[in-house]
Amino acid sequence: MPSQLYDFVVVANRLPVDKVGTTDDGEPLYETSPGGLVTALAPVMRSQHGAWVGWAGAPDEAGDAFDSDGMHLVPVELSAQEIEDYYEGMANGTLWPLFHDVIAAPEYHRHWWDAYAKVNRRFAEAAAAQAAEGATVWVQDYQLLLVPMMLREQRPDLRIGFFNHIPFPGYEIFSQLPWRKRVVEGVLGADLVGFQRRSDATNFLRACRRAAGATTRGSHVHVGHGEGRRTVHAAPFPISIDARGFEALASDPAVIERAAQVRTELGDPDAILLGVDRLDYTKGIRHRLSTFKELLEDGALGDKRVVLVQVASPSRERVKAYADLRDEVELIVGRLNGDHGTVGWQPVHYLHQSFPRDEMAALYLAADAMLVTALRDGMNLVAKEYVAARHDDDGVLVLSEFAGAADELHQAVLVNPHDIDGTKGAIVEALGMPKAERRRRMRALRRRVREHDVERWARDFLGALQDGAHAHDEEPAGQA
Ligand SMILES: O=P(O)(O)OC[C@H]1O[C@H](O[C@H]2O[C@H](CO)[C@@H](O)[C@H](O)[C@H]2O)[C@H](O)[C@@H](O)[C@@H]1O
Ligand SMILES: O=c1ccn([C@@H]2O[C@H](COP(=O)(O)OP(=O)(O)O)[C@@H](O)[C@H]2O)c(=O)[nH]1
Repeated sequence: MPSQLYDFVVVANRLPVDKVGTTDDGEPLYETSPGGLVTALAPVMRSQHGAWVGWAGAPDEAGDAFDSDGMHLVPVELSAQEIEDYYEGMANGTLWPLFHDVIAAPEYHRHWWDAYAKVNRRFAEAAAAQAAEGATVWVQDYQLLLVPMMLREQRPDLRIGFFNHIPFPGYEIFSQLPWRKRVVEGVLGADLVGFQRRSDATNFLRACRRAAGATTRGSHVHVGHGEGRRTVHAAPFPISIDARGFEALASDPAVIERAAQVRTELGDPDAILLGVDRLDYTKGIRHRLSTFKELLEDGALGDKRVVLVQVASPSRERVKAYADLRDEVELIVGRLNGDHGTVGWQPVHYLHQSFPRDEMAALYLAADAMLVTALRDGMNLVAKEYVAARHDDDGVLVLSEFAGAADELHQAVLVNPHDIDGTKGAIVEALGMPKAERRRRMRALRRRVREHDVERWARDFLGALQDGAHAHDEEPAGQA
């Protein structure tokens, strides 16, 4: 039994830090974990003084709870085999591609599912052990779809929220999942289920009717019978960033100076295009490179010297689709630079690395246009960070309509990344956009991100959870 119980507990697959080794003195060495979930939740957790239950990113790391950067962190142990079957297998070989519209083929393996259910139970037990009577527990993302119901069975006193960071697919796709009923029932253990986009919530409500035979009315799902009858609310709560914090970071003179230095180091090009993604097939990196290659070959950029800086941070490297993607991307980059570079000049600067936040801010400030061309993406916080960083009201965001951010960032140049000609046109438009137009759009984008920051996201979600999951708005009763 832990010495202290918490009124607020977050449960996520990852802790905000990964254990990457030990110092010479035998002290554990931590690094910030990758991805937008951690970026978004860390500031929320610092302000809530709760406990964060998650995996420390390495095999067989049990360890005691510890405090880091104002957060109380509770590690959940995963064996090497569990990482293979639960994280790399069921989470990232089945659910991730399935929920991202089968961009890669999902695999269905019963032993992956068994490991997933077993690990979800461990997370539920760890969270239950931290939660005080009547506490709020906020479960995060597709790795833990069964945790809400497992928690409710153990601790009916808790108020349980679930937030899905990735898209929820249409039923025609979701219904492929052999365990679709158990997944829907698992999520329905929550009182409130949050999604990035309205369409995700609508798809989930349909899955509740079709896979679990539940009745829905507007955004409410009725579950259980008799005294066990409950109502679950499913609604959009688009996630965001610490916009003011990011703007302050980008306003730091050292960051501004670094942005200028980046430009010089790149050979003072006429324009810098920037892509920042985990190296993931959902992010449309191959499509982006093909588009840029055609622009160079067509001469559509005129005599402008344009470079593309592509940060592709390492991700899920032991999953085959990710290892294959790396090979493909690196082949394309090598060919492109080979065909179009000159001595001392490379059109693509490819960085297979993870950068700290200040370097990210400097890159955003240096980029004339930010290319977010995901084929499917829950939100894409990079798009919001670019906007928040541009205190100079300059720069153009080229944004895929398939990223959740497109529902909010209307003044971006929106593209369908599958449409290579359309995306080429959008990049040419971005690079030729008059300054007044760039300024008008960026100011509107910045206002949106500042007013809808991560604090508001958490406040809206947790407020709705406390209010008994009342509806934001009502839709007509749904039919299966
Ligand atoms: O933990 P990993 O397997 O290394 O992956 C990193 C995270 O990737 C995904 O991020 C999502 O959440 C973001 C914030 O809501 C959102 O902007 C983005 O569109 C999503 O893809 C994943 O959902 C997280 O669970 C991972 O931690
Ligand atoms: O080298 C890098 C690459 C990315 N990021 C951060 O990783 C997050 C990516 O979140 P996003 O929602 O765009 O995508 P995800 O990786 O979660 O799918 C953003 O906060 C980026 O600033 C970073 O800190 N360093």
